Amino acid sequence: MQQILREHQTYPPNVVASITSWEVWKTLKGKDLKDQCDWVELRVDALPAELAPEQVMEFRPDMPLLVTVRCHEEGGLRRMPEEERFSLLRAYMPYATAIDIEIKSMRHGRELVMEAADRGILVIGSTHDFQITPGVDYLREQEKKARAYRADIVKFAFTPCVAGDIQTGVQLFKKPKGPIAVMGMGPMGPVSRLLYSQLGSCLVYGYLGDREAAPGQWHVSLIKETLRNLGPILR
Ligand SMILES: O=C1C[C@@](O)(C(=O)O)C[C@@H](O)[C@@H]1O
Repeated sequence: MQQILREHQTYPPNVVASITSWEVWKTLKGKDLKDQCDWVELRVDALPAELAPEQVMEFRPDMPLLVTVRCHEEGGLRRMPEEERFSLLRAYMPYATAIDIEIKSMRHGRELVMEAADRGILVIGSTHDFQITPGVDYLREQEKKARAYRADIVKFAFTPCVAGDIQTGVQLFKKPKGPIAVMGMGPMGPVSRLLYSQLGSCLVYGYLGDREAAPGQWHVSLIKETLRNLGPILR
């Protein structure tokens, strides 16, 4: 299929399998999951707190690894002080291809971001809203802020409440300043993830196992297969 793409747009996106279950993670040891996904995201906030990174990494699949310690206000499963989240991210850095840090934490975490960049680790600056779709101007401001703090990829997750909210995400593809990942959550999550993938989102998140990491995710196998049968579209 012809790839009609603009700068910073790619097709197909990398399919990211979010893992929020220690039980599922333990089944992945050394597995090659390439026919299902391109990256695995380990949600460290979802793991039992007593586990050390070396223990966890014993089960690591043979895939690029995104490490996330999500803050509670943006969907994290454990409440912890920011310093603890940063030190966990730091402890997992030797294993990471990429790390995710909330845009609102990037100023405080700027040293961490620099450290990641020095190690050649990609930085995803992210923002999540589980209730609404913020306005496009606000989301663009967030992108600007994330880029100023050196995010390589800016990720927007929000909840479309009416069909028109999907258009807010579409607008983000107008001249982004670098790669973006855009996804809806909730009942319009699945359809939005397909559309934004076709518009050039560089990542699309889904789940492995039997538990969604966010409302509106697809199972990674299903989205990978579906995207194989589709192609890029113009905004
Ligand atoms: O931030 C994201 C995206 C996500 O919230 C989603 O909507 O698929 C799932 C999370 O695991 C991940 O950290």
